This record gives sequence, structure tokens and C-alpha cells, in this order.
Amino acid sequence: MDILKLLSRSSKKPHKSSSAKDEVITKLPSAGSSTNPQLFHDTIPVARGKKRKRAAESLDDRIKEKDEEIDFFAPKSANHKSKNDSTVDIEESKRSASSFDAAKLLDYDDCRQILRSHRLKVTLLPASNVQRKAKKSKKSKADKGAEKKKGTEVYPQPLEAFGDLRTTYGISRRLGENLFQQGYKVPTEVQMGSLPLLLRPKIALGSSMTELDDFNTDNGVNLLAVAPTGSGKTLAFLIPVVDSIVQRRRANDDKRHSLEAVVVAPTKELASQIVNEAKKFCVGTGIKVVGMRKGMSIVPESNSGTTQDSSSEEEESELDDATPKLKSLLPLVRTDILVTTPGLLQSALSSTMPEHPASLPSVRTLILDEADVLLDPLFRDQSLGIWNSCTNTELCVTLWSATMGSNIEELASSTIQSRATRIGLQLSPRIIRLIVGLKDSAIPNITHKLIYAATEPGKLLALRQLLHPTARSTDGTQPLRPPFLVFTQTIPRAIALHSELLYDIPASAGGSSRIAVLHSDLSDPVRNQVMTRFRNGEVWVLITTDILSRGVDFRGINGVVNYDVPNSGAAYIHRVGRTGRAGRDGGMAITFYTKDDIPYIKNVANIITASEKASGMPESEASLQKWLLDALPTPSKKEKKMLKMHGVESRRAGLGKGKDGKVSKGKKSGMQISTKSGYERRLENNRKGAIMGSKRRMQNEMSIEVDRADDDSEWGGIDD
Ligand SMILES: Nc1ncnc2c1ncn2[C@@H]1O[C@H](COP(=O)(O)OP(=O)(O)OP(=O)(O)O)[C@@H](O)[C@H]1O
Repeated sequence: MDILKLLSRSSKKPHKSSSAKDEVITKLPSAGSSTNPQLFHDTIPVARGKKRKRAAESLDDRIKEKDEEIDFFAPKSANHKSKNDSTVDIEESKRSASSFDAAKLLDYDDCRQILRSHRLKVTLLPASNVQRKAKKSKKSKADKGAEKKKGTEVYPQPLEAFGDLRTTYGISRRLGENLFQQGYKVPTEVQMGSLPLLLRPKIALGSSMTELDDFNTDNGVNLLAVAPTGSGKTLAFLIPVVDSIVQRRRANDDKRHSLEAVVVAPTKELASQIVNEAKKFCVGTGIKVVGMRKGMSIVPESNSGTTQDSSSEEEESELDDATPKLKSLLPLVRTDILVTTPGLLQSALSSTMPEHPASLPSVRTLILDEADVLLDPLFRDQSLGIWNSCTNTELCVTLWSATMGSNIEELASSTIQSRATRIGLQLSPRIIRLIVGLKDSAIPNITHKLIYAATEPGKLLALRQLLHPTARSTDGTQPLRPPFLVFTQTIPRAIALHSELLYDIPASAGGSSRIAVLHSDLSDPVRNQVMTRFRNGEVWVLITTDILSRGVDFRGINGVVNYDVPNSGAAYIHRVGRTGRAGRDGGMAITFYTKDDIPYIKNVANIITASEKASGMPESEASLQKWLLDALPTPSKKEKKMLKMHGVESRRAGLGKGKDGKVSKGKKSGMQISTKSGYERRLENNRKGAIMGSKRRMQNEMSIEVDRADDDSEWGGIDD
């Protein structure tokens, strides 16, 4: 059944059976499974010679060939299953050792070709800018070459197929099986580039190691990875962490839980998603993953090794046999992997002595997911506080995001450097930077639209059109199909918009239950409930703030509507990246803008243009015409900063612009909030439906979409 028909006022109530729901969801454009989650398959010009030919072979063929060769993901034999764990572990260790012998590694040219064809750039960054500046005067001019500044490009082994994780990089059989169980077949680009480096840096870097004089990989590497939204970064950071814990537990024959890895994410929603993902990879490994919650505290180090193993993987926190004083204060967490928001962990660390936060000496891996926002002023102190609490000399830090400013890179480098100096490391630790595709573009398989509406009410009307049963998107061809996300600038605006649209979906299609709002003022249980209903396909339109703009993975999302222009280019990339994930096509990103946004919209326009270019779209088909790009004002640095910090002024809570353009204080959210009862609003809504039909016909003739506007026209738009 077509979801638009479900939305039609004349349609019958859909069956609520889960199979019917699944059918609907899988028919949606960006919900189906993508045959290949990779985003880039550039053909690199091939020179003569056998080696290069091999590198230029279709990767798909090679992956297929490799997967056929390898059978280690096959279920264990009955004989194997009956053995006890320690026997299996010993066999595993032997197999791991022999599999290294059998590893077939690519040569330098092959690596380079494959990395390039997948737009992967790997650079070993210089020790840190702080250090560079200090040494500046001593260096000759020749030494100050570009390479010193930008780092050294390296060509590590790419991961061609998941099968190689075991044969070449020796991951545990169980972890390999868990990966296989999840149905992952082809590694995405970020996984191709990062997994070998994180699992076995010496093997991955191979011959390059000799050139990297002061680079030590004995304890692993620090990695900063920038890869498009929805490109599988979570798997890329979880596999190495789970594997390293499995290997260490096996080597020490110690099954007790000791906090070895901390994953920090900016929102509770993302943290809880990571916990769920990690648990899938940990099945049967004995590794415990816990999501940090308010009131939890970390097991004091002295007790971490003495606690009993927890048999229940579901159990998230336990009372330890610590001192009665501590026990009465907070429950204690015993886990191998802790996933947390920065605030929760930082306040747990400083709960007893705020001046001297507790340390986490057993943590060997610190993962900052959405690192740019974690190191942004909003979370910086908390994130750096956690980083500094990880006092283990072998700590490896990995930072992940789809967007990463050079200031964040520098901050990461200098933090690593100063931490090393503080704890007295001999060799200066360095960061490997991995970039997939273009640093500042959205994923290439989304369709972008910019829609101008002269006023706020006009914007609301345009959104209603997208929701309406017979709505067509403004180019008159493609409807915007639910489920979709609608982003607003502030919480009051999200609440107000939700209440405005609550009765727009007819009762026959589920009515107000199909539309929901999610923001940080809601309680945790309500947030969880909304997330679950949206994931299950019960909610079709979710109105939210930037709380859901990063990291959250809803597989079947078909569209993202920026009801309010995002506060920065990065925010646009992350918001629209909720659709078109894992290589799926058909995602649509619609951004409304009004007169108030014109000073800032260039950021978004540039990203759209860059993303379309990156996807190979010819200029003639670009969504934004050149005249528009040229006409849009370029915001100053100051304006950008103000926008990032406060958003568009007229939409801040407490201020709203009326039709007369004057700021009126009575309108809380910058949009009119109705005070009518739901019933009255429903009646009115029915009337509106009829009026909208005729308005729509008029508007279709008005060319409201910017890329269809005539050169000599003013900003075309809905002006009611
Ligand atoms: N190799 C793969 N093959 C197919 N699907 C994959 C693969 N790796 C990850 N995925 C799927 O891709 C989706 C996006 O993954 P993930 O959430 O890790 O993306 P991300 O890069 O972290 O995105 P964001 O930048 O938005 O946080 C998930 O549904 C995940 O299951």
C-alpha cells in the first residue's frame, strides 16, 4: 500500500499488522537495502602493467571472489560448539597466528589505487601545531615544506572484504560471526580505510612504516576520521574496540569486567543507539556494554579487578561491594565499554571531589563520536575533562564525524601532545587523519531543494502542502514521502509546529498519532518512547530540534525538512544526513527560507552545490542556478558566529515577526501558536483543506522553488 494513499483523507484505515507496516516501509525510496553501501567508485586511469590492472578491477568482483574463498563466518561445527570456552580460545589464538602468515597483502601501488578510487585520503599529521611552532625557529626553510605542515600522506592496506578482518587482521571468530549476523557484506569507505589501521596498524601501514621515522604503533594509533553521514562510522569504531578487549581478556585469561573503553556521544539518543549497536557485536564474547545514566558512578579502580563477573549481559549497573559510604551515594557500574554523554560522565567523575575529578586509568580507548561538536565550546570542557581523566599511558583516542574544522584537528593534536608531556611519554604521539570524500559536503545521493517563503505563515503553508495527501513537492513531480523529520531552530518552535500540524493527518490514516515532537525538555522515558514509535514506523512525521541532527540512524527516512534554516553549514550536513544512509538512494532534503534567512542561506547553498558536484552531477542539472548563488550575500565571519550561537534572531524564543514584519513579543516561538481546542482546530483544518486545494493550484503557477524562478523576478515564494 502506498503511504501517500494512507495519508489520503478518503483512504481506509491501514491494517496495523507488523507485516503490513514492513511492506509499506520497504517500498519507500530510501528504506530498501542498498546493494552496495559504498559511496564512491571512481575509475582511476590505469597505466600499463599487471599490478595496476589488478587494482583497477571492479572491487565488487574482488569482494565477491574473496567472500567465496573464505568460510570462517560459517557457523561453528557441532564438535566445535561442544568445546568449552578456553579450548576454543586456545584454538582461536593459534588460528589467529597462522592466519597472519596466510595474509595476502596488497602492494603500494594497489593500495594507492584502491584508496584513491574510493576517495580515501590518509595522512599522518605532524606531532602538533604547538610543537611545530616551538621548533619553528630551529628549522631550515626547506624543512618548513608543505609536507611538514599538512602531514605525510600514507597508503595503508584497504579492507577489501569483511572476510579479511579475520584472515589478515585476526579478529575473533565470534566477532566475525556477529558481524556476519548483522548482514554486513561490503565494507563502506570509512571501514575500508580505518579498520586495518585500528586493528593492526603495523600490517596496515606495512612498508610505509620505515619512512615514518618517529611514529610508534606498538600501542595502536590515534585516528581522526571524517566521513559522510550514514557511512558506517559506528561499526568502524566498535569492531576494533570489541576485538582489542576480546584479545586482551584472552591473553590474560581474565574474564572480569574492567572499564577499557569509553565512547562519548553528544546526545542520549545517540549514546543509546551506540549501546544497542555495540551489544550486537558483543554477543557471546563476554564483553559488557553499559550506557551511562544519571546517578551511576564508576567503579573505583581498587575494586574494578575484584568484582565478580556478571552473567547477565542485560544488566546495566550493579552495586559493588565498595565502601558503605560510596554505596549509599551512587550505584556503581562494572563494564568493559561505557557509552556516555560528556556531561553524565564528567559529573560522575567529579561527583566526590569537583576540584579533582577521578581518573580512569584502565581506559585504553577513548572514542569521541561527533568529535567536532564534543570539542566545540558547548561540550569542550567536559570532553577534555574526560580525556584528561584517561591516564593510561597506552590510551588511544579516535575522533569521528562527518564534519571537522581545522581548529578541531589542531585542538586534538595539541591535547594529545600536552597529555603525552604530562604523563612523560618518550615519543610524541601523532594522529592519523582519514578523510572520505569531500570534507564539507553532504552525502552525494540526496536530492536537495531550497524553497523560499516570504513570511513565516507562508512557510507553514508550504510545509502543510508537503504533508497533504495529494501534495507534490514544489517541482510538481515528486511527493515527499513519509516518514520524515522536520527540524526547527528552537524547542518552543518545535512544540508550536507540532501543535499546528497535529490534526493535519486524517484520522483514517492514523491522525495525530502519526505526528510527534522530540526535544530535550521532554523526560527520558518520553524521548525513548517517541524514538521507538518513529523507528517502528508508527510515527511518520517527527518534529524535532538539532538534538536529532547528529548520528541518529533511522534507516527508512525519506526526507528531512529544515523548517528553519540550520545554524551552520555543518548543521545542514548532519541534519540532511539522516536520510539516504548506507548508500540508499531517494532521500530528499528540503530547506525553507524566508527574508530573515537570506543573509545566511549561502552556507547551505554552497554545500548543496559542492555535494552535487561531488556526486558528478552536471552543472545543467544542479538544483541551484548560478545566478542565485551569485546573488546570495556571503555572511561575514561575525554573522556566521552569531548564527551558530544564537540562530536567526527573529526565531529566538520570545520574539516573533508578524506579517507586518515587526517584532512582536507576544508570539513565543516566532510562529503563531493557536489557542483553539483540538476539536475546533480539526474543524478549521477541514475547511483549510479545501482552501489549500485552491491555493495550491494557484501556487503551482507561481514557481515558488528557487531553481525555477526567472532571472528578473524577485525572490519567488509563497506570499499569503
Ligand atoms: N558495511 C555496511 N554495509 C551496509 N550497511 C552498513 C554498513 N556499515 C554500516 N551500515 C549501516 O549504515 C547505517 C549508518 O551507519 P552509522 O550510523 O554508523 O553511520 P555514521 O557514519 O555514524 O553516520 P552519522 O555521521 O550520521 O553519525 C546503519 O544503519 C548501519 O547499520
